[in-house]
Amino acid sequence: MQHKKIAFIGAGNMAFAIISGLVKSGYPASEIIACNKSNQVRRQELATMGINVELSNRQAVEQADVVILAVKPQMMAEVCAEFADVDFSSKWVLSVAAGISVGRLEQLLPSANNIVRSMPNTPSLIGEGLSGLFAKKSVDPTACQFAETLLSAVGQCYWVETEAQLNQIIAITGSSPAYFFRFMEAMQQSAVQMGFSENDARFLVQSVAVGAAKMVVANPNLSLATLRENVTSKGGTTAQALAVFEQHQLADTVNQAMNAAIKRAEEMEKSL
Ligand SMILES: NC(=O)C1=CN([C@@H]2O[C@H](COP(=O)(O)OP(=O)(O)OC[C@H]3O[C@@H](n4cnc5c(N)ncnc54)[C@H](O)[C@@H]3O)[C@@H](O)[C@H]2O)C=CC1
Ligand SMILES: O=C(O)[C@@H]1CCC=N1
Repeated sequence: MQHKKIAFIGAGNMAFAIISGLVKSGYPASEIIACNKSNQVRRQELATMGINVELSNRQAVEQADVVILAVKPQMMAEVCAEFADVDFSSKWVLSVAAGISVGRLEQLLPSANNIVRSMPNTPSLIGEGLSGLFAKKSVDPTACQFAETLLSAVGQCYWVETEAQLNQIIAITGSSPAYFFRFMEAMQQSAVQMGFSENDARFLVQSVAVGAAKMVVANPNLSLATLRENVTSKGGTTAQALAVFEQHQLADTVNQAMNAAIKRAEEMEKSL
Protein backbone atom coordinates (compact mmCIF):
# COMPACT_ATOMS: atom_id res chain seq x y z
CA MET A 1 0.00 0.00 0.00
CA GLN A 2 1.16 3.51 -0.81
CA HIS A 3 2.28 5.11 2.48
CA LYS A 4 0.23 8.23 3.03
CA LYS A 5 0.17 10.18 6.28
CA ILE A 6 -2.95 9.01 8.12
CA ALA A 7 -4.53 10.90 11.03
CA PHE A 8 -6.99 9.11 13.28
CA ILE A 9 -9.30 11.61 14.95
CA GLY A 10 -10.46 9.70 18.01
CA ALA A 11 -8.41 6.66 18.93
CA GLY A 12 -10.81 4.50 20.91
CA ASN A 13 -11.79 0.85 20.41
CA MET A 14 -12.43 0.98 16.69
CA ALA A 15 -9.51 3.20 15.69
CA PHE A 16 -7.15 1.22 17.91
CA ALA A 17 -8.27 -2.00 16.21
CA ILE A 18 -7.52 -0.52 12.78
CA ILE A 19 -4.21 1.05 13.86
CA SER A 20 -3.05 -2.26 15.40
CA GLY A 21 -3.96 -4.13 12.23
CA LEU A 22 -2.22 -1.58 10.03
CA VAL A 23 0.99 -1.72 12.04
CA LYS A 24 0.90 -5.54 12.10
CA SER A 25 0.49 -5.54 8.32
CA GLY A 26 3.69 -3.49 7.99
CA TYR A 27 2.30 0.04 7.60
CA PRO A 28 4.95 2.34 9.11
CA ALA A 29 3.85 3.63 12.52
CA SER A 30 5.72 6.86 11.70
CA GLU A 31 3.09 7.57 9.01
CA ILE A 32 0.22 7.30 11.50
CA ILE A 33 -0.97 10.12 13.74
CA ALA A 34 -3.52 9.43 16.46
CA CYS A 35 -5.45 12.02 18.37
CA ASN A 36 -7.24 11.01 21.51
CA LYS A 37 -8.01 13.84 23.88
CA SER A 38 -9.56 12.02 26.77
CA ASN A 39 -7.62 8.79 27.22
CA GLN A 40 -4.08 9.16 28.50
CA VAL A 41 -3.54 5.39 28.88
CA ARG A 42 -4.44 4.82 25.24
CA ARG A 43 -2.14 7.67 24.15
CA GLN A 44 0.72 6.01 26.03
CA GLU A 45 -0.09 2.64 24.44
CA LEU A 46 -0.08 4.23 20.96
CA ALA A 47 3.17 6.08 21.61
CA THR A 48 4.79 2.78 22.66
CA MET A 49 3.80 1.36 19.26
CA GLY A 50 5.67 4.24 17.58
CA ILE A 51 2.50 6.11 16.56
CA ASN A 52 2.69 9.92 16.53
CA VAL A 53 0.34 11.00 19.26
CA GLU A 54 -1.19 14.46 18.91
CA LEU A 55 -3.33 16.39 21.35
CA SER A 56 -4.64 18.83 18.77
CA ASN A 57 -7.11 17.43 16.25
CA ARG A 58 -6.45 20.40 14.03
CA GLN A 59 -2.70 19.88 13.94
CA ALA A 60 -3.18 16.19 13.24
CA VAL A 61 -5.50 16.97 10.32
CA GLU A 62 -3.19 19.63 8.89
CA GLN A 63 -0.31 17.13 8.65
CA ALA A 64 -2.36 14.32 7.13
CA ASP A 65 -3.15 13.11 3.60
CA VAL A 66 -5.91 10.86 4.91
CA VAL A 67 -8.16 11.75 7.84
CA ILE A 68 -9.99 8.95 9.61
CA LEU A 69 -12.94 10.15 11.64
CA ALA A 70 -13.33 7.71 14.53
CA VAL A 71 -15.01 9.64 17.34
CA LYS A 72 -18.46 8.79 18.67
CA PRO A 73 -21.20 10.01 16.32
CA GLN A 74 -22.49 12.39 19.00
CA MET A 75 -19.06 14.12 19.04
CA MET A 76 -18.63 14.37 15.29
CA ALA A 77 -20.07 17.86 14.70
CA GLU A 78 -18.13 19.38 17.62
CA VAL A 79 -14.88 17.69 16.58
CA CYS A 80 -15.17 18.59 12.87
CA ALA A 81 -15.85 22.23 13.84
CA GLU A 82 -12.22 22.36 15.08
CA PHE A 83 -10.91 21.88 11.53
CA ALA A 84 -13.86 22.82 9.33
CA ASP A 85 -11.82 25.64 7.75
CA VAL A 86 -8.82 23.43 6.90
CA ASP A 87 -8.52 22.86 3.14
CA PHE A 88 -9.57 19.27 2.55
CA SER A 89 -9.52 19.48 -1.24
CA SER A 90 -6.38 17.32 -1.49
CA LYS A 91 -7.14 15.15 1.55
CA TRP A 92 -9.14 11.95 1.68
CA VAL A 93 -11.64 11.41 4.48
CA LEU A 94 -12.69 8.02 5.83
CA SER A 95 -15.41 7.97 8.46
CA VAL A 96 -16.11 4.91 10.57
CA ALA A 97 -18.97 6.53 12.48
CA ALA A 98 -22.41 4.97 12.56
CA GLY A 99 -25.29 7.28 11.76
CA ILE A 100 -23.36 10.15 10.14
CA SER A 101 -24.23 10.39 6.45
CA VAL A 102 -21.88 11.48 3.69
CA GLY A 103 -24.18 14.50 3.19
CA ARG A 104 -23.71 15.46 6.83
CA LEU A 105 -19.93 15.04 6.57
CA GLU A 106 -19.94 17.28 3.48
CA GLN A 107 -21.74 19.93 5.55
CA LEU A 108 -19.25 19.56 8.40
CA LEU A 109 -16.18 19.63 6.11
CA PRO A 110 -17.25 21.80 3.16
CA SER A 111 -13.97 21.55 1.22
CA ALA A 112 -13.81 17.74 1.38
CA ASN A 113 -14.78 16.11 -1.89
CA ASN A 114 -13.37 12.64 -1.34
CA ILE A 115 -15.29 11.12 1.54
CA VAL A 116 -15.60 7.37 2.02
CA ARG A 117 -17.96 6.05 4.68
CA SER A 118 -17.23 2.72 6.27
CA MET A 119 -18.64 0.42 8.89
CA PRO A 120 -15.94 -1.80 10.37
CA ASN A 121 -16.41 -4.12 13.35
CA THR A 122 -14.36 -4.98 16.42
CA PRO A 123 -13.03 -8.35 15.17
CA SER A 124 -10.74 -6.02 13.18
CA LEU A 125 -8.62 -6.04 16.33
CA ILE A 126 -7.58 -9.62 15.55
CA GLY A 127 -7.51 -9.25 11.75
CA GLU A 128 -10.94 -10.87 11.37
CA GLY A 129 -12.95 -7.73 10.68
CA LEU A 130 -15.59 -7.08 8.10
CA SER A 131 -15.88 -3.50 6.87
CA GLY A 132 -18.75 -2.24 4.80
CA LEU A 133 -17.76 0.64 2.50
CA PHE A 134 -19.72 3.29 0.64
CA ALA A 135 -18.69 6.26 -1.50
CA LYS A 136 -20.54 8.51 -3.89
CA LYS A 137 -19.77 7.89 -7.56
CA SER A 138 -17.92 11.25 -7.70
CA VAL A 139 -15.24 10.14 -5.21
CA ASP A 140 -11.72 9.62 -6.61
CA PRO A 141 -11.34 5.85 -7.25
CA THR A 142 -7.82 6.01 -5.77
CA ALA A 143 -9.33 7.24 -2.49
CA CYS A 144 -11.78 4.30 -2.55
CA GLN A 145 -8.94 1.90 -3.30
CA PHE A 146 -6.85 3.32 -0.45
CA ALA A 147 -9.76 2.97 2.00
CA GLU A 148 -10.27 -0.62 0.91
CA THR A 149 -6.56 -1.47 1.18
CA LEU A 150 -6.38 0.16 4.59
CA LEU A 151 -9.37 -1.74 5.97
CA SER A 152 -8.18 -4.95 4.31
CA ALA A 153 -5.26 -4.81 6.76
CA VAL A 154 -7.75 -5.74 9.49
CA GLY A 155 -10.13 -8.07 7.65
CA GLN A 156 -12.40 -8.22 4.65
CA CYS A 157 -14.20 -5.44 2.79
CA TYR A 158 -17.65 -5.28 1.26
CA TRP A 159 -18.73 -2.32 -0.91
CA VAL A 160 -22.38 -1.31 -0.96
CA GLU A 161 -24.11 0.57 -3.77
CA THR A 162 -26.33 2.80 -1.65
CA GLU A 163 -25.84 4.58 1.63
CA ALA A 164 -29.05 3.01 2.98
CA GLN A 165 -27.35 -0.37 2.63
CA LEU A 166 -24.55 0.82 4.90
CA ASN A 167 -27.12 1.16 7.71
CA GLN A 168 -28.14 -2.42 6.97
CA ILE A 169 -24.47 -3.44 7.18
CA ILE A 170 -24.37 -1.88 10.67
CA ALA A 171 -27.11 -4.30 11.72
CA ILE A 172 -25.58 -7.28 9.91
CA THR A 173 -21.87 -6.94 10.71
CA GLY A 174 -21.15 -3.76 12.74
CA SER A 175 -23.32 -4.34 15.80
CA SER A 176 -23.60 -8.08 15.41
CA PRO A 177 -20.44 -9.22 17.20
CA ALA A 178 -22.39 -8.08 20.28
CA TYR A 179 -25.32 -10.35 19.35
CA PHE A 180 -23.02 -13.36 19.30
CA PHE A 181 -21.36 -12.28 22.57
CA ARG A 182 -24.84 -11.92 24.14
CA PHE A 183 -25.83 -15.39 23.02
CA MET A 184 -22.60 -16.86 24.39
CA GLU A 185 -23.09 -14.91 27.61
CA ALA A 186 -26.55 -16.46 28.02
CA MET A 187 -25.12 -19.94 27.43
CA GLN A 188 -22.33 -19.26 29.93
CA GLN A 189 -24.90 -18.11 32.54
CA SER A 190 -26.90 -21.26 31.98
CA ALA A 191 -23.81 -23.47 32.38
CA VAL A 192 -22.91 -21.62 35.59
CA GLN A 193 -26.43 -22.26 36.90
CA MET A 194 -25.80 -25.96 36.22
CA GLY A 195 -22.75 -25.74 38.51
CA PHE A 196 -19.82 -25.14 36.14
CA SER A 197 -17.32 -22.44 37.12
CA GLU A 198 -17.39 -19.17 35.11
CA ASN A 199 -14.04 -20.08 33.56
CA ASP A 200 -15.04 -23.59 32.61
CA ALA A 201 -18.39 -22.36 31.27
CA ARG A 202 -16.57 -19.79 29.14
CA PHE A 203 -14.08 -22.37 27.88
CA LEU A 204 -16.89 -24.73 26.87
CA VAL A 205 -18.99 -22.02 25.21
CA GLN A 206 -16.14 -20.36 23.33
CA SER A 207 -14.88 -23.74 22.09
CA VAL A 208 -18.21 -24.57 20.55
CA ALA A 209 -18.60 -21.06 19.09
CA VAL A 210 -15.24 -21.31 17.35
CA GLY A 211 -15.96 -24.87 16.19
CA ALA A 212 -19.38 -23.97 14.82
CA ALA A 213 -18.07 -20.85 13.04
CA LYS A 214 -15.19 -22.83 11.51
CA MET A 215 -17.64 -25.49 10.29
CA VAL A 216 -19.66 -22.81 8.50
CA VAL A 217 -16.54 -21.50 6.78
CA ALA A 218 -15.22 -24.99 5.96
CA ASN A 219 -18.49 -26.06 4.32
CA PRO A 220 -19.53 -23.36 1.85
CA ASN A 221 -21.69 -25.87 -0.02
CA LEU A 222 -23.78 -26.75 3.02
CA SER A 223 -26.57 -24.35 3.94
CA LEU A 224 -26.77 -23.16 7.52
CA ALA A 225 -30.03 -25.10 7.77
CA THR A 226 -28.24 -28.32 6.75
CA LEU A 227 -25.48 -27.76 9.29
CA ARG A 228 -28.20 -27.30 11.93
CA GLU A 229 -30.08 -30.39 10.77
CA ASN A 230 -26.87 -32.46 10.91
CA VAL A 231 -26.73 -31.84 14.67
CA THR A 232 -30.41 -32.49 15.20
CA SER A 233 -31.23 -36.18 15.72
CA LYS A 234 -34.88 -37.04 15.32
CA GLY A 235 -36.53 -37.15 18.75
CA GLY A 236 -33.23 -36.14 20.38
CA THR A 237 -31.93 -33.40 22.64
CA THR A 238 -31.12 -30.72 20.05
CA ALA A 239 -34.64 -30.89 18.62
CA GLN A 240 -36.02 -30.15 22.08
CA ALA A 241 -33.68 -27.18 22.55
CA LEU A 242 -34.44 -25.77 19.10
CA ALA A 243 -38.18 -26.18 19.70
CA VAL A 244 -37.87 -23.80 22.65
CA PHE A 245 -36.18 -21.22 20.41
CA GLU A 246 -39.02 -21.62 17.91
CA GLN A 247 -41.67 -21.24 20.64
CA HIS A 248 -40.01 -17.95 21.52
CA GLN A 249 -39.81 -16.91 17.89
CA LEU A 250 -36.05 -16.65 17.66
CA ALA A 251 -36.01 -15.69 13.96
CA ASP A 252 -38.56 -12.96 14.51
CA THR A 253 -36.67 -11.68 17.56
CA VAL A 254 -33.42 -11.50 15.58
CA ASN A 255 -35.22 -9.77 12.71
CA GLN A 256 -36.73 -7.21 15.08
CA ALA A 257 -33.35 -6.61 16.73
CA MET A 258 -31.60 -6.02 13.41
CA ASN A 259 -34.34 -3.67 12.25
CA ALA A 260 -34.04 -1.77 15.53
CA ALA A 261 -30.32 -1.24 14.80
CA ILE A 262 -31.13 0.08 11.31
CA LYS A 263 -33.85 2.36 12.69
CA ARG A 264 -31.40 3.78 15.24
CA ALA A 265 -28.81 4.42 12.53
CA GLU A 266 -31.45 6.25 10.48
CA GLU A 267 -32.57 8.30 13.51
CA MET A 268 -28.94 9.24 14.18
CA GLU A 269 -28.53 10.32 10.56
CA LYS A 270 -31.48 12.69 11.00
CA SER A 271 -30.49 14.09 14.39
CA LEU A 272 -26.69 14.36 14.30
N1 LIG B 1 -17.11 -0.18 18.58
C1 LIG B 1 -17.59 -0.73 17.48
O1 LIG B 1 -17.90 -1.94 17.40
C2 LIG B 1 -17.75 0.09 16.24
C3 LIG B 1 -17.69 1.47 16.29
N2 LIG B 1 -17.87 2.20 15.14
C4 LIG B 1 -17.80 3.64 15.17
O2 LIG B 1 -16.53 4.02 15.58
C5 LIG B 1 -16.59 5.28 16.23
C6 LIG B 1 -15.82 5.21 17.52
O3 LIG B 1 -16.40 4.20 18.32
P1 LIG B 1 -15.55 3.44 19.43
O4 LIG B 1 -14.15 3.34 18.98
O5 LIG B 1 -16.31 2.24 19.81
O6 LIG B 1 -15.67 4.53 20.61
P2 LIG B 1 -14.61 4.90 21.73
O7 LIG B 1 -15.35 5.68 22.77
O8 LIG B 1 -13.85 3.70 22.13
O9 LIG B 1 -13.62 5.88 20.95
C7 LIG B 1 -13.82 7.23 20.73
C8 LIG B 1 -12.55 7.93 21.15
O10 LIG B 1 -12.63 9.30 20.83
C9 LIG B 1 -11.90 10.02 21.80
N3 LIG B 1 -12.38 11.38 21.83
C10 LIG B 1 -13.44 11.88 22.49
N4 LIG B 1 -13.55 13.21 22.25
C11 LIG B 1 -12.55 13.52 21.41
C12 LIG B 1 -12.13 14.73 20.79
N5 LIG B 1 -12.77 15.87 20.99
N6 LIG B 1 -11.06 14.68 19.99
C13 LIG B 1 -10.39 13.51 19.76
N7 LIG B 1 -10.74 12.37 20.33
C14 LIG B 1 -11.79 12.36 21.14
C15 LIG B 1 -12.19 9.29 23.09
O11 LIG B 1 -11.14 9.47 24.01
C16 LIG B 1 -12.31 7.85 22.65
O12 LIG B 1 -11.11 7.15 22.88
C17 LIG B 1 -18.06 5.61 16.45
O13 LIG B 1 -18.43 6.62 15.57
C18 LIG B 1 -18.78 4.30 16.14
O14 LIG B 1 -20.03 4.53 15.52
C19 LIG B 1 -18.01 1.59 13.93
C20 LIG B 1 -18.05 0.25 13.83
C21 LIG B 1 -17.99 -0.62 14.99
O1 LIG C 1 -23.21 0.55 18.64
C1 LIG C 1 -22.82 1.37 17.79
O2 LIG C 1 -23.49 2.40 17.54
C2 LIG C 1 -21.55 1.11 17.02
C3 LIG C 1 -21.79 0.96 15.56
C4 LIG C 1 -21.65 -0.51 15.29
C5 LIG C 1 -21.05 -1.04 16.49
N1 LIG C 1 -20.96 -0.13 17.42
